[in-house]
Amino acid sequence: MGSLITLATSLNQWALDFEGNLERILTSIAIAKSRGATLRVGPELEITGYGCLDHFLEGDTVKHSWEVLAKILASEEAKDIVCDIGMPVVHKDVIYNCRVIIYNKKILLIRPKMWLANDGNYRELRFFTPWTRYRQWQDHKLPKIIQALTGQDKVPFGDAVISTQDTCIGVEMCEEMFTPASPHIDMGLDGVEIFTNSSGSHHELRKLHTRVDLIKGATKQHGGVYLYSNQQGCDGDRLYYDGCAMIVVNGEVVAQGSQFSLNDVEVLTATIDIEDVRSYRLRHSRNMQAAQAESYHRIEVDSDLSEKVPLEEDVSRYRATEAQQVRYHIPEEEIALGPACWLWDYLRRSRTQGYFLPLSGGIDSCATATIVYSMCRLVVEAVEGGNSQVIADARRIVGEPEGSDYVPSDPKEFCGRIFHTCYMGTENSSDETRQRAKQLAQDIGSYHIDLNMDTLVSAVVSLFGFVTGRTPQFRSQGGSNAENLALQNIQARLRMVISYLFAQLLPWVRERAGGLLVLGSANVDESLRGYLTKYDCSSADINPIGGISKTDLKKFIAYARDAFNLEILDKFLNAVPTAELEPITETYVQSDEADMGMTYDELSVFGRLRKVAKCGPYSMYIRLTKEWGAFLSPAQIAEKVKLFFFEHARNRHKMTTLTPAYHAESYSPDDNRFDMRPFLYPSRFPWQFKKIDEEAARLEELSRTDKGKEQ
Ligand SMILES: Nc1ncnc2c1ncn2[C@@H]1O[C@H](COP(=O)(O)OP(=O)(O)OC[C@H]2O[C@@H]([n+]3cccc(C(=O)O)c3)[C@H](O)[C@@H]2O)[C@@H](O)[C@H]1O
Ligand SMILES: Nc1ncnc2c1ncn2[C@@H]1O[C@H](COP(=O)(O)OP(=O)(O)OP(=O)(O)O)[C@@H](O)[C@H]1O
Ligand SMILES: NC(=O)CC[C@H](N)C(=O)O
Repeated sequence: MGSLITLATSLNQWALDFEGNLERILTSIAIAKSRGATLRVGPELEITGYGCLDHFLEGDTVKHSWEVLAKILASEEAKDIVCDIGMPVVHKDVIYNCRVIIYNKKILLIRPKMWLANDGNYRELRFFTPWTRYRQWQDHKLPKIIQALTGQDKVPFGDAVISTQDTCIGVEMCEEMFTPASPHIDMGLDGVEIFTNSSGSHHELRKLHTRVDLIKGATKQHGGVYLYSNQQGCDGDRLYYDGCAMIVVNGEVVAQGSQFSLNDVEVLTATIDIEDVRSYRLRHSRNMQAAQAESYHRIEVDSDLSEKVPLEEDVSRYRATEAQQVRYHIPEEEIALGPACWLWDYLRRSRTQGYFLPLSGGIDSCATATIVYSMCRLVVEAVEGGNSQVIADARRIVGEPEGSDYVPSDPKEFCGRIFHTCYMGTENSSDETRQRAKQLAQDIGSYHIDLNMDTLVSAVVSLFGFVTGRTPQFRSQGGSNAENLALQNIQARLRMVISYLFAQLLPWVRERAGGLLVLGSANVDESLRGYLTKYDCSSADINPIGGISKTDLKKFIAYARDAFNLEILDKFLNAVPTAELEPITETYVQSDEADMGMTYDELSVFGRLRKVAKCGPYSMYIRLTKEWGAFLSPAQIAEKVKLFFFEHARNRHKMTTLTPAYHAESYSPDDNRFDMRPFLYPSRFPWQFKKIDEEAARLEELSRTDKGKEQ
């Protein structure tokens, strides 16, 4: 038995970009061949892009997929290499999410996905039907364009495996690995030695550990080679698919791709000796189970995947790749890289000329600005690495003329071309926030504007007074709560209007064409609590930090201070978060946590219990009496839980218009895709809160009796 060179890829596909997707698939196959690989695995639904959503229900999407597959089958690149390609296929009028395994202008097998992803952001059951015929297959009649090319009329469609002259390959698709009874278990017992996994798996902070544990676990227990391939990049919505292709042998990682990158095509190769799998499997208990395993239909291919090692050649080329440690980014790095890559894809694919950010001198917009700066650093790094696509995109974005030799070589310089920040002060703004914003802009190189907008605010308030005959006052000047809020909200909302005006016209001011995208900076906790003005600067085009908690953002800023050498970030870390919308008096300075009636850390706890642990008010209360019981009384915990649910429910309507944000957190309240809830709640929850009060009273009583006994 010789060695086998095999390969998994990360491709930056884009939903419905058939042209670009084809180009990237062919490039990956060409690289595979140039490295001597005999098996190439690509990401889930790579021909269409994973995130087509309801477009999967359109006949065109399937038709164009066959057209692209025809190009791949006919290509020089796909000769003499087994390719595992992802696309939707309609079989007997039912749409399936499939892998199409091809070899030398023939389709060997179409394998439909059996266990579909339908949690959180995933809605596969909306577009696809799972193939539930375990170990069964049927004939699939091919479209005419494929018949003409392959000479095949029908091909096997279903749950079967591929048997080459020297080994056996089985397909597992993304979510199938996440299920307790994954197909690799039965396939492995039936002698499948190589498993391919094609994924469309998106980034969430700290999620990679779960994925890697599953990938390693798949072959740790009963041996095998696991080829994990994933999409990478923003393919058209809130998700960032975080690549990290992997090749694993007997539970050990032998190759790992990048998790975040600006490369459109990344290929990962490793040399494997299948004998290592066979010897690993020689264990009696495993083999007793294997001997009883039910058989899969095998599709025979008259070909070897491995090469015999020629005596006269340099044998090092055929030596099995050694195991290596898995590399994980710390969450702070994940924030620096994931949203930055997403912003880059969004910018180049939207064909706009840059970003505009209202920069307040507070931590949230500071984090957004730092992420844009991180994007500029990644662009320069990619350029230094010779990435010609990034160079071409950068030239187009900054508006360099045809034939220009401009190359971004300094993140600050590039930032100055594409990133615009604006401080919009009022009489309630402090010099500290204004200076912090200015200094940060200077240090990252953004094109910064510092303006005052009091005339605008007073013009609107005067108009209101003129029409109604009443002039609202701040609370500190004797105004009611309604007046106080309205006076804050008008400042916040005007900032949104100014932002869009400047975003549209700043390129014109700078004698360039096009417009800018407005960035928002509301974090996940503010959204959860509803601590934001509807249609203020939180209503932007996109928001890179909308799925990130305040606690993680602070850690990120501390990390970026050192990693990006931005000392100014220290000042942001030490500042008290404040909206600066109310007048500062001798006895009053507005502060977020005081305004909200809860801390950001508490909000993270509420958020996780509500979404991840699926707690309603009562069960959240019970959980927290155990977690916080040592330092808070049952009645205090009850008040906190009730206040959280009241504010969350009362403000839930704000989530319906929340700016699309990078998905990063398992407790995100994003109403559009991830966290589906009503937006008109009985926000005083009379039944639920009564149950909490009864339980709190019982616990208080219990604690009084216990204390009495002690005395
Ligand atoms: N059930 C419902 N369904 C649909 N829409 C509903 C609604 N209830 C109210 N609304 C609408 O929403 C409006 C109320 O929302 P909105 O205008 O935003 O106003 P509102 O939520 O009352 O006030 C803004 C909140 O954000 C806080 N704030 C202000 C400024 C800055 C910051 C910061 O982040 O630092 C925080 C402020 O303390 C306050 O809690 C109503 O006037 C109405 O138009
Ligand atoms: N003085 C200002 N100049 C420019 N933009 C501002 C200003 N004040 C607020 N904004 C914008 O409005 C957004 C929401 O304002 P808010 O006061 O709620 O801040 P925040 O969500 O706590 O964020 P930050 O920490 O950036 O202040 C800010 O993130 C910022 O983009
Ligand atoms: N496309 C899929 O099947 C992905 C589902 C899987 N649970 C993930 O998050 O990676």
